[in-house]
Amino acid sequence: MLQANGAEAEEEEQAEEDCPELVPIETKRREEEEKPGPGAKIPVTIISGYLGAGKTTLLNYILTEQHSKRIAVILNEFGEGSAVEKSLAVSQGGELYEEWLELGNGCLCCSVKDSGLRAIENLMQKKGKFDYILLETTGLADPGAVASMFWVDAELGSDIYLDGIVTVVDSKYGLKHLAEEKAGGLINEATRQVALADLIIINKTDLVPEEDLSQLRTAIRSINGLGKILETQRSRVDLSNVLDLHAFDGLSGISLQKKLQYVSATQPHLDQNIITVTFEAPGNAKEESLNVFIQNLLWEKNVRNKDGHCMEVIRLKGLVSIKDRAQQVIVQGVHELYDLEETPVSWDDDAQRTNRLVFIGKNLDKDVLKQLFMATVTETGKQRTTHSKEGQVCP
Ligand SMILES: Nc1nc2c(ncn2[C@@H]2O[C@H](COP(=O)(O)OP(=O)(O)OP(=O)(O)O)[C@@H](O)[C@H]2O)c(=O)[nH]1
Ligand SMILES: [Zn+2]
Repeated sequence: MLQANGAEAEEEEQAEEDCPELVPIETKRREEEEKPGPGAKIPVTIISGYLGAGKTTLLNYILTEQHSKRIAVILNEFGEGSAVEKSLAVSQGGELYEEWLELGNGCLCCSVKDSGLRAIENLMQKKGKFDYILLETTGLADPGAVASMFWVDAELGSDIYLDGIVTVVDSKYGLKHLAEEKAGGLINEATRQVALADLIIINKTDLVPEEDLSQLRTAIRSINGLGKILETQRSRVDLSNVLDLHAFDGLSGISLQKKLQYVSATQPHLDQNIITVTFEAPGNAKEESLNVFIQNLLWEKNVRNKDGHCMEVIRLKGLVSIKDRAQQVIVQGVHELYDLEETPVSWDDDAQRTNRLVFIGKNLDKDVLKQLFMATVTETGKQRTTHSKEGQVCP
């Protein structure tokens, strides 16, 4: 919780007064031309990446590049002291308007959620003055935790939607960060960030020879067989690769269908044992059974690989066929959260319906997953519906 004392409240008021007028005349005209409907949702792109990888450089680049968007930025940086100043800027056509928001100190693991939410709630009070949000997480953040808050907060969910997760990787230190071992065999931060990314930007390519770059590329691909990988200097990237990805909604159904056909299953690398697994399976799933399948993996975490190790899914994506539904359904999962959403794409009447699923995570075994999924779809296998965690949950 953020504790607002008198002084802070005053400062806030002051900041409010000092705040420059955010909507210049040209923008008003533009607003009148293409006013978004009252229910129009604002996309949020999460920019993650290890300390110093080039996240802020990417933000600044996006803000100064030519685009037709009014972008609001939330920086969620580590800082000194108990109250960290974080900036919020609204940019229009390359001009930068800035004001400062005081947020609770971001201990990432525990309070980033609150402070992040608070920042966005504050921002949403200025609704209508921007049409895109970029959120830079701190270098050690798990973007999954940040992504989750857009899903769990229904009120926020009616205003904004998660468009995509972009992870910036440092060419020089990326491999080292990815290989870092954590106590208790936990997945390190850099690997999580790569695993969850819809776009991975390998930045600072000026600092390393091609050979190193190629090693890093291989390591990244071994973790995430789904995300797009780009290489940059100073995070200069074509913005169409960063914005409006629709990586988490039904709109991505069409592109996902194509994309899933080219997803590469990957081999473990760097001992982190995080890989991408993908399979196809024919048939129609009962929605209930599909939920049980997903919940066993993401909630109960009681699905083991052949060596008896529990599977840990970080990211799940897929197109599935649900019984008696004409439309393809997209499955999206991040850590423990998931949802099923109908896409605008219909199944072919005559053709066999094929489910396609992609999992990114630890200790994954394609055969085991596919078997379990098939059992779900055909309902020949035993479904585990108990919620007993004893002796089954992985640490
Ligand atoms: N050589 C080189 N330096 C870069 C490049 N991109 C960014 N930098 C520098 O790397 C440093 C870190 O960049 P930032 O954009 O602040 O990185 P960040 O990920 O936001 O860092 P934190 O927020 O501290 O985690 C800055 O000094 C940048 O100028 C690049 O392509 N090549
Ligand atoms: Zn930064």
